[in-house]
Amino acid sequence: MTRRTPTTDVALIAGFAALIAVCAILPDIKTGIGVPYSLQTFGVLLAGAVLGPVRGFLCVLLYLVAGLVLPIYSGGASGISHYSGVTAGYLVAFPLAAALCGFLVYRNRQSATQFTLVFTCGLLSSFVFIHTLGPLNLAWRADLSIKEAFSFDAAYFPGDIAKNVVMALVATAVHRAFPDLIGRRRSSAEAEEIPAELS
Ligand SMILES: O=C(O)CCCC[C@@H]1SC[C@@H]2NC(=O)N[C@@H]21
Repeated sequence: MTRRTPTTDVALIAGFAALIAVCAILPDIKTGIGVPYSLQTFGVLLAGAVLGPVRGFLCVLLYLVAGLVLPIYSGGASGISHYSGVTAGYLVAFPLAAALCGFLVYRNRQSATQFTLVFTCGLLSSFVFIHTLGPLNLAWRADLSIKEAFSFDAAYFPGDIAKNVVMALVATAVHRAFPDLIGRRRSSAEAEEIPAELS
């Protein structure tokens, strides 16, 4: 049995914020308009799905705040000036998407080991926040029409869906291995596999 303490919460929040930073600074693919293909959405939605709405939101907020001084935005960028750029809408959307994803997964905690549930929660959160605020800001900053910005943003759908598949695979594996993280009761099959006192 793993007991939840403020220390474990802080460690998880910091650990996942670091994971998002790694996803951001791994070589990204530049595009003409300045919004790169990046792995950040994987880390952001994973933080929400694994940590839940509050810790997920705080984790992504910590990442964004750390990026004001550390080069951990996409492509190794940093600083407040990044928020007047073409990717600012995506950054602002990240903590909201993590919170929504976490809210939906934690609300259905007994099914948190099911791929379809976590995948759907991730995709929904991504489309509600990331693929709305992202292109809206893009239209503003790159002087595009709303229609142009949304069609430009659609180029990221295949990659983001693929990252969401991996996110759901990882999150369900984590919830299977650590049911206490989300406060999930073990199914009878799981309980037979691993006696609770050994887990
Ligand atoms: O400047 C940043 O650090 C944010 C980059 C945001 C990139 C967005 S996230 C959604 C979409 N999918 C991608 O792979 N890239 C864009």
